[in-house]
Amino acid sequence: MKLQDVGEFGLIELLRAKLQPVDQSVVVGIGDDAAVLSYDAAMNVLLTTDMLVEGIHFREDTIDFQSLGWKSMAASISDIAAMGGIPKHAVISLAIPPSYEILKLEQLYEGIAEIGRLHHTCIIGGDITKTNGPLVISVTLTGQTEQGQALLRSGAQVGDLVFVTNCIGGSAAGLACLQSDRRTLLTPDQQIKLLHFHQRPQPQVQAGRILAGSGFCSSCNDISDGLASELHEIASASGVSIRIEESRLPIDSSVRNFARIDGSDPVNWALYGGEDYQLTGTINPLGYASVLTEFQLHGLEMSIVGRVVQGTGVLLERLSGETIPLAASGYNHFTT
Ligand SMILES: Nc1ncnc2c1ncn2[C@@H]1O[C@H](COP(=O)(O)OP(=O)(O)O)[C@@H](O)[C@H]1O
Ligand SMILES: Cc1ncc(C[n+]2csc(CCOP(=O)(O)OP(=O)(O)O)c2C)c(N)n1
Ligand SMILES: [Mg+2]
Ligand SMILES: [Mg+2]
Ligand SMILES: [Mg+2]
Repeated sequence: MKLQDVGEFGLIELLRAKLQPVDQSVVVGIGDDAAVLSYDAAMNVLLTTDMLVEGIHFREDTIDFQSLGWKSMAASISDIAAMGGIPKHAVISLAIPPSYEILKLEQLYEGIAEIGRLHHTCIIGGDITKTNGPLVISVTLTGQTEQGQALLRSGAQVGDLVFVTNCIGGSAAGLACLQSDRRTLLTPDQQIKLLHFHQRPQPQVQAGRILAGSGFCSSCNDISDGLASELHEIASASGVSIRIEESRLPIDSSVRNFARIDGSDPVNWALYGGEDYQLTGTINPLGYASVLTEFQLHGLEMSIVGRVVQGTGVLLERLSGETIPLAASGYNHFTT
């Protein structure tokens, strides 16, 4: 079956069939001119949008379509997590080359539904257009957080600790692994672990909720462009300087192992790779122990990688003890 046979409305029905029923917060979902939603008056509404473009964010040889659906939603859920929010309602727009196989789009929606189910996020509409260019996926997502509790980039204070959740550098390592002949030197389990980092990122909603609820998290950002770039955003929004230590960067042993095989620097992946969708930010030292305990109760990890100091910019203390300015580089659409 081709797109020409089912047409735009037939495709919408095929994709809709992959989604689960919505919850009672959706008064009107897919099928009218706009969705009608019901929000809690005690909460602030969050709104975020991100686009994924074939050739830029993915290629058919770097990701399968179900994982692509997962990752497209994960990127937006991660933005809500970085604000300390709960993801709620998504609209998904697709620009599709007319030759695209319907099966791939259905698999895309299976991945969207899979992560949506995990985070109780309802898909309530979208848009479809034909394009002469590559496949484009746009996800717009709402979320909610208690009034006044959203985590911002701008609150870091001198003396705060700088945290990173779980591990970083895995997505870049996974992409390098996919593109390297040397991946056969890894065990199948190690390969799967690295591919998972790249293809199935886990947005840190629970971590964001714990941080927002603690009252001690002074700033937060999700890691889409790389730790260096995200820390520069926090430093500049907060009017402070951040100092981190290379020895404290949480890098998984599978990432270090593949870096050795590949002749790459795992620290570069961690600092500049991006797409880890972990959280980084700052926390008042008084709240650190209690937040760490709550993280551990939920099977989450948090590393302290540095401190907020007076000044501007971001500094890196290398393993040698030398301290250097950390470049603001990372993934940048027009310079990468
Ligand atoms: N085309 C645009 N028009 C208006 N605002 C934009 C546009 N593109 C990005 N932004 C805004 O700029 C900020 C930084 O964007 P981005 O780096 O994509 O954030 P993130 O890494 O969290 O996805 C966000 O607040 C985003 O909403
Ligand atoms: C084929 C391929 N090449 C390169 C990358 C790496 N990559 C593409 S976009 C990107 C950064 C994240 O995307 P962006 O649109 O900047 O997300 P945002 O910061 O808006 O959340 C990275 C690391 C990839 N995922 N796939
Ligand atoms: Mg964005
Ligand atoms: Mg973000
Ligand atoms: Mg970006």
